[in-house]
Amino acid sequence: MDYQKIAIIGGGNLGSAIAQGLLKSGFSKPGDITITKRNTSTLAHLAAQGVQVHSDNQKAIAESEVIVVALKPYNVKEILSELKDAFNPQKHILISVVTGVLLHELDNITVANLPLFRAMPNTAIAIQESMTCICHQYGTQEQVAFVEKMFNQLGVTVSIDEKLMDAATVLGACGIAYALRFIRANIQGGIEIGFDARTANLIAAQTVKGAAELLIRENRHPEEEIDKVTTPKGCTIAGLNEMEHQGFSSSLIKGITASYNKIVKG
Ligand SMILES: NC(=O)C1=CN([C@@H]2O[C@H](COP(=O)(O)OP(=O)(O)OC[C@H]3O[C@@H](n4cnc5c(N)ncnc54)[C@H](O)[C@@H]3O)[C@@H](O)[C@H]2O)C=CC1
Ligand SMILES: O=C(O)[C@@H]1CCC=N1
Repeated sequence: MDYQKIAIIGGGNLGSAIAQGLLKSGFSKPGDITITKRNTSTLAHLAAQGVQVHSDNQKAIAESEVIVVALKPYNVKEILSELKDAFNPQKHILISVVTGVLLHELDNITVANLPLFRAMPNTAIAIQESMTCICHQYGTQEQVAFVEKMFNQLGVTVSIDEKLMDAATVLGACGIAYALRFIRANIQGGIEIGFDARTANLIAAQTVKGAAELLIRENRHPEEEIDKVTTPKGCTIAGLNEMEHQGFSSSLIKGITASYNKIVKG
């Protein structure tokens, strides 16, 4: 089966980031990607690269094999129900990146036996650095391999049970925002102790990147690396302990559970 042509239904933040990642990685040629949006003016940069940009979802699905649904959770059911007849289970695979909409719900609003995937990437997909969690229903081995290959071009993937998809949304997708807020706080502190904003930004971002790479490349636990930095009676432990007295880890854990509860309880 040929999975060359990719339609992205919903060209917002995530949809357009996926298109950019597919182009940057060389996984797709511009002419093989279609991206739809009601008002296409924000997608001019993709159209300029040769991506097909328009508002006709029926046409986008008819001309593609892989359908990536990047719509908001509150209108995905209505929009997909209207497109139900456009799907062909022998031709299409559908990949939903929509938060909180279950495989069986997608099954109910599309056609029977349509291979269905849920993928939870993050916005770093635009630069091929996403963490993407994937689960599926009715996918053949070949289709699963294709979806993993596609997202592996765009970062790192892990297959999970669907019951962990909400947790994946919080840790992986919301996690980009948590990490950026952490970096922003470092920049604010860095300016207070003497750096200009641009230099503080570089130092804070590269330092977080280095810390993450120590865990990813060396497969280490964070505390093992923290021990190497904390000189007895030194400045690191003084700062870390003050952060903990102010509720640093606790506030992050509470924030993560608040995000999770927002998805599961509304
Ligand atoms: N932004 C993020 O970091 C992440 C978002 N998600 C999920 O991805 C989905 C999209 O999120 P965002 O891109 O942030 O939202 P967004 O609001 O930026 O994108 C949704 C897009 O769909 C378009 N749209 C609405 N009706 C349409 C129609 N009938 N046909 C075609 N396009 C239509 C809207 O104009 C909008 O541009 C959501 O379900 C979100 O939960 C998942 C992981 C990360
Ligand atoms: O904030 C949200 O609801 C979406 C889901 C994950 C990232 N953005």
